[in-house]
Amino acid sequence: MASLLWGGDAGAAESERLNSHFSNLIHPRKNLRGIRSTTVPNVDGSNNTEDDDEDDVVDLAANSLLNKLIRQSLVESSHRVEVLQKDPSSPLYSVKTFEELRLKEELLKGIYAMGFNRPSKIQEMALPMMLAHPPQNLIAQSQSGTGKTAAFVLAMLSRVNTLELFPQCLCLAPTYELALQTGRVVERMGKFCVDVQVMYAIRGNHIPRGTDVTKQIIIGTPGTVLDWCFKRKLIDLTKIRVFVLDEADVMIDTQGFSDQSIRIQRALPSECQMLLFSATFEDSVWQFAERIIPDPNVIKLRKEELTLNNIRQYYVLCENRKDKYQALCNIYGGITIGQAIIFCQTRRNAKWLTVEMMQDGHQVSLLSGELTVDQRASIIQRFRDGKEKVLITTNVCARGIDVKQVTIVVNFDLPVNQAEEPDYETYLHRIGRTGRFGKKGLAFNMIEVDKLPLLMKIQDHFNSSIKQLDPEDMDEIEKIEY
Ligand SMILES: Nc1ncnc2c1ncn2[C@@H]1O[C@H](COP(=O)(O)OP(=O)(O)OP(=O)(O)O)[C@@H](O)[C@H]1O
Repeated sequence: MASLLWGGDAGAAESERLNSHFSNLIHPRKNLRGIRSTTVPNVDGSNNTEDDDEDDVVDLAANSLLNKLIRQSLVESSHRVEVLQKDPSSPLYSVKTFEELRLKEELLKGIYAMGFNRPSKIQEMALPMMLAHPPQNLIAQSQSGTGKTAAFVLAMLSRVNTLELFPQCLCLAPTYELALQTGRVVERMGKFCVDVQVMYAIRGNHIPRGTDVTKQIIIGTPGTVLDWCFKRKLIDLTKIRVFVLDEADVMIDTQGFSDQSIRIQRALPSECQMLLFSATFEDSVWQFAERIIPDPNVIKLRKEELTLNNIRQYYVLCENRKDKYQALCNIYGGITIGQAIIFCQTRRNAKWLTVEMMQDGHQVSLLSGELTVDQRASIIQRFRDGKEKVLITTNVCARGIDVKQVTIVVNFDLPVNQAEEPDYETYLHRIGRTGRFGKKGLAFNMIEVDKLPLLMKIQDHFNSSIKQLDPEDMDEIEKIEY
């Protein structure tokens, strides 16, 4: 019964296919910083990376890129945009249509060709400020997917003087891949602005010294931009009209980038428009923003709060990993399931569980930090398309990735921090839904007896009840409906 619900009676051939699919997914991740991936032999003969016993590190830049790759539409918010004006006495404009912005015809055409009908919530307030004369500086914070990139790309495209063939707009991004994503938006939105060109100041883009850079928009990472400006003299910063610092929260997370960005900013002319964007706004981001953006207007759009209100939570007491797996099978056998995400704390556990389930003929996929961002995006896409019913993952998937159709979340391991205390925030991110969009959901926690106090702490922390479930009591399990 369990295998039926989990994705069908996979025969030997199917099992082989899945196993080979699985082994294709396990290889050292490339392109991403911060992760060691030396292969070491395992006691059971399989290969694990050195990191297998460690928690998967959440890489902000990789997560941000992943979000961009899998995003399907604008993220809505029910909150009002908060605005803090540099000059509170000046009138505050907001626009409900793109026409009101009096954009160049070809730019408007580009926006409509992208399928945008009207400005997003943050764009309503940000665009009039960004396009004002004289130019105004802006610090804007809103969660990923709310339209910040589209807004500053529009500002850059509208300020380019196509008769002048030198860099006029400079955008700093934290990684090569994120710079390329922004460049794609410039290319799409500027499709009809035939005289505007974009160039990437990123590692590996070798431009001979003395080359005359004629492109008007430069997008790059701080280190390479610094090199192009000061060492190689390819960009004259005194001619820059718009300076954009994108993903400030990711930027300050990378060593050296804050200082490099500030060095670049200090060489810009005083009349240059300076814009900074961030998805989150901790004190450290704010301090950096204030150092780098003089006299800013500030726009903030609060994030929808996650809540556990719509989620029924259960726990199952288990003795060990095998026991947890058996309990999981019983639960799956007993209830009708849409799609499920199973969280493990370490890669080793996630791999083990994936292999167990595959050997039992279940159709599952594994998402963990050793995969490249492209691979992760394609796994999430397959899961969204319903090609797999179960996604097994580590903390890499806990945040930011919104898979709406998931009805069941299983904590195969409880999230804990390095002090072995409950990681409340991660628990909330794994299980919670936004109150406004949240459908009902079910969450199961597989708990080894010695971890029970941690679960009780979680229960107290959120002041929500987590009921015990007997995995042998099929009647009780079958009564769980959602
Ligand atoms: N006014 C709009 N109408 C419809 N879609 C929009 C609009 N503005 C942006 N989008 C689309 O919404 C998605 C999110 O926009 P955008 O990338 O600009 O958000 P963001 O806040 O910069 O997020 P991130 O930093 O993660 O890229 C994109 O697919 C973009 O094409």
